Amino acid sequence: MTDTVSSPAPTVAVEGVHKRYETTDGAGTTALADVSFTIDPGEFVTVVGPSGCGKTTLARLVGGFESPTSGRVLVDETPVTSPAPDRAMVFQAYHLFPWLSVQENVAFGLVEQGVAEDVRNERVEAMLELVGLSDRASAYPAELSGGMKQRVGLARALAVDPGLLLMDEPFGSVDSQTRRRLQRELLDIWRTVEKTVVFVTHDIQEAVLMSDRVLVLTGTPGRVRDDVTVELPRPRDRTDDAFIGYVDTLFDLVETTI
Ligand SMILES: Nc1ncnc2c1ncn2[C@@H]1O[C@H](COP(=O)(O)OP(=O)(O)OP(=O)(O)O)[C@@H](O)[C@H]1O
Repeated sequence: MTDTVSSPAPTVAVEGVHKRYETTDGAGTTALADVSFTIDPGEFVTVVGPSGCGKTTLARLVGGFESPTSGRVLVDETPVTSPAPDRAMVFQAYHLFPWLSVQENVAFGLVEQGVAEDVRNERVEAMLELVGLSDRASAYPAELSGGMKQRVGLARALAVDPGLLLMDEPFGSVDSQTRRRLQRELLDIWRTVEKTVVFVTHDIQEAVLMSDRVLVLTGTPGRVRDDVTVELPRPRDRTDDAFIGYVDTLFDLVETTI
């Protein structure tokens, strides 16, 4: 049995990545073409772009759930070849284990890593407190609201203390009130625990609210159309003229990439 392993926030480098999927009709799809960018340790980078431009593919490549057809992805200068505990992914569709309670879901990665039970329990408790679900520890996913399920997914990802957090439309399945609350909570958590974040969203306002930088991908195949640094102090005000200016600029960029 071991203690938990804390991973420092890493650098990410995506170098000349092409990704081609074979399809059943034999035609194949090029999801990404010549994609290159770097992310500094602790940076919050959001990927936006039209539907099908390869946002999910890009997050999965950085996570090691897919391999590039050519080019490479480096995390702290080491090529990514498979998933690893220092990179955790949070999905839109929760992906919770329905037969496990909230605390068992959050503990899952720690059990896999062979973390000692007392350390594990302490960590799970801390994560549930962080996402405001201490009172639902013994509930099962079916008994939770969408927002609560999403917070369990976030707690599970954070429990293993990954340096890199990959979030694919994490708030896409919840109502707009809950979405706003989760956005605030994620920013609070990100300020508390230093992580490099790759965040995929369709929501331009969300991208401006959350990110240090926004990568805009073009339509299929996805290429990096622009890399916009959001130079606004946090917490950000959606009604602020400068905020609205960023939203308008990004809208125009996404619209002209379709
Ligand atoms: N496993 C797969 N096999 C074949 N083609 C795939 C596969 N996964 C994705 N694709 C194709 O790759 C392209 C990019 O898909 P991806 O899901 O990465 O885009 P996206 O930008 O995340 O889309 P959306 O915004 O609609 O979620 C699409 O044309 C999609 O059909």
